[in-house]
Amino acid sequence: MPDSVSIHCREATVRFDDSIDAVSKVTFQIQPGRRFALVGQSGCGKTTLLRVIAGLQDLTSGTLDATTHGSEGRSTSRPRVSFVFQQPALLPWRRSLANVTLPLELAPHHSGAKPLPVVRDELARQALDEVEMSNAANRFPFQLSGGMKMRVSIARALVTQPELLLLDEPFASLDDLLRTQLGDLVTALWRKHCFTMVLVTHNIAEAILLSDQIGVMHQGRLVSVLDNPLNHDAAASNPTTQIDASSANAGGEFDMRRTPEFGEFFGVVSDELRKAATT
Ligand SMILES: Nc1ncnc2c1ncn2[C@@H]1O[C@H](COP(=O)(O)OP(=O)(O)OP(=O)(O)O)[C@@H](O)[C@H]1O
Repeated sequence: MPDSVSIHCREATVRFDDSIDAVSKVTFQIQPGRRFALVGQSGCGKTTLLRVIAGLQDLTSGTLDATTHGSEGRSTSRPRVSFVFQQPALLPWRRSLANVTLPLELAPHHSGAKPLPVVRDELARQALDEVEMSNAANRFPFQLSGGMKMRVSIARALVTQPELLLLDEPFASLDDLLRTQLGDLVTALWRKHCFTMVLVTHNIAEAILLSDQIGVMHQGRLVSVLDNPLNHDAAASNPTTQIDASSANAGGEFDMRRTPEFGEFFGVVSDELRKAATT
């Protein structure tokens, strides 16, 4: 089983310019290998909290511990973290393969030593294969569609074998079909690699499909954490075992969105967001 990370956040506060509490006394836990989605209105502090989890933003007060759980026991050294952003941010002068090798050139590989160029290329090819982009390894970003660029960006995140994957509105600029396809891809990668995942999104359906728990934020506070009944304890198992699949198979293929459970939980999250905005 690959290593993964638990997060324990206690009373975390980030104050900017001595005035705004972008994150205010936030407390939550994420178990190893679980997926946590953060939803809430624009400006409520989601990205700031994600940056805290990534170790890119210091806390004004409170604590955040990331603990790696692996075959060699528990470790509190900083976990391997990868980010996927809304913009794929590929270097235009590099082909896909060279964009994916970039993190391996900049940081030591998890084994401790920086891999040789031939090893870097091989790891990047494997990552591109995992996102079904092997055929585009030699193309430049301008030769790729938006969805393809995002796949390369995901491959670049995967290549360092992250224990913690952070996604900030990754598919917000893509159309619905692409969103669905890439959401399914991220789910498949999570099942395979068992990394812990934190997703920031404005899209409730995406939060439900890609999480085990949903944290609702408002004005810097985490106002509630909802267990996702559709995905809870679903790690490495088929979602059809979690809920009644009969109503979701109309088109022949299982689609969680067609289940009554999905509609019901969508309503619960929407109500929670509405409640938060009016209190
Ligand atoms: N570096 C900064 N300096 C000062 N204020 C900041 C800084 N970064 C964020 N803020 C403020 O903190 C608050 C939370 O911002 P944040 O980007 O975390 O919200 P968000 O929920 O991710 O918003 P969106 O959904 O629009 O991306 C906002 O009021 C923002 O203006």
